Amino acid sequence: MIEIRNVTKAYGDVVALDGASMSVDEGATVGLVGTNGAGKTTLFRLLVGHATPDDGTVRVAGREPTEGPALRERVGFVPEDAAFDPRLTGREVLELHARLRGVPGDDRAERVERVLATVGLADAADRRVEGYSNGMTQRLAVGTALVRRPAVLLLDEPTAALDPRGVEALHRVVDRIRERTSTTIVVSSHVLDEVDRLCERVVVLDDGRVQARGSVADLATDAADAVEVRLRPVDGDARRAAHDAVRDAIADAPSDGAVESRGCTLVVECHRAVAFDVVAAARDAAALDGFEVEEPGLEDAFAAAVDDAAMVDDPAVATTNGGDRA
Ligand SMILES: Nc1ncnc2c1ncn2[C@@H]1O[C@H](COP(=O)(O)OP(=O)(O)OP(=O)(O)O)[C@@H](O)[C@H]1O
Repeated sequence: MIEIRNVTKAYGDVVALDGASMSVDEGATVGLVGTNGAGKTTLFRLLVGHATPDDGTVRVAGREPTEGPALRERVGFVPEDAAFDPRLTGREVLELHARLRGVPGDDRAERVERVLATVGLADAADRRVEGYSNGMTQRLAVGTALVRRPAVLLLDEPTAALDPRGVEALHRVVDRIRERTSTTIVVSSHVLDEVDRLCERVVVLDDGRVQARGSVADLATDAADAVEVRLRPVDGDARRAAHDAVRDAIADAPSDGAVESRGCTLVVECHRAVAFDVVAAARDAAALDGFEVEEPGLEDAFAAAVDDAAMVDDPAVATTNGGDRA
């Protein structure tokens, strides 16, 4: 449904996308995760035909960004900060969008009614938008995208401005869309917990490049296996001795590890299976004031994915950087 190959996009000197590639199967719900400036919005602008790539190819539901309006017939884009004429009711907003999108008059009322139910606004349909909460406005925005029955729905940071109740209500809307339609959904977010709640798969974008992809469960499993060991050698000599010993201890570990000095502390990122060996090696080699072992959560898994460009096999979300499809 979505095929992006080796795409670059720059704004003057700023490279927003730098050889990104990914593909998404029909009906999948995929999280697009990235720090500020990672390139998420730029990617969405290409997917909805508001911009064209400088290089590489983008195909969405069989269309390309150069086809602008024809592409937008198939793609619904919900921006982070949608706003509507406050004097209209929710129903009037949806009817207007249905008319603008060419939904035939006979179908319009029923289509709008269904969408109101899907976005949880049936009871508020005849209230003016000026009285809507942020969460209701956001759900109405999703509704405006749904009236045209898009093949692909793009949600750009859909809960960024919402309180916890608004977040949960929006999440239920996404659940209903998944249950009732075969729409392919891409949700951009800073928050891995949200991606975990909504999506079975995730693409991690950083510096305009796809750094990791796979199931949220795989990323979480990676996180569960990773620990951070903090060693406090008694002095500089001890720190150097411990550093060398620890480096040797993690050299044969089942996954990559790293040793870093932070002030007087040695910080070791490693697989949990070698945490004991790391501490033992450091204590054999040097005097320590103490040590701690910490297990990172999902957010750290995301950060680790960005740092390490870790790749996880997943057939439904195939991504590469500047190379062939995985
Ligand atoms: N119109 C523009 N002109 C110049 N630079 C831009 C423009 N739009 C985006 N950029 C830059 O391109 C890079 C990617 O921006 P983009 O908005 O795609 O990232 P993002 O992941 O959506 O970030 P955020 O989460 O902050 O919205 C950033 O360095 C940004 O400053």
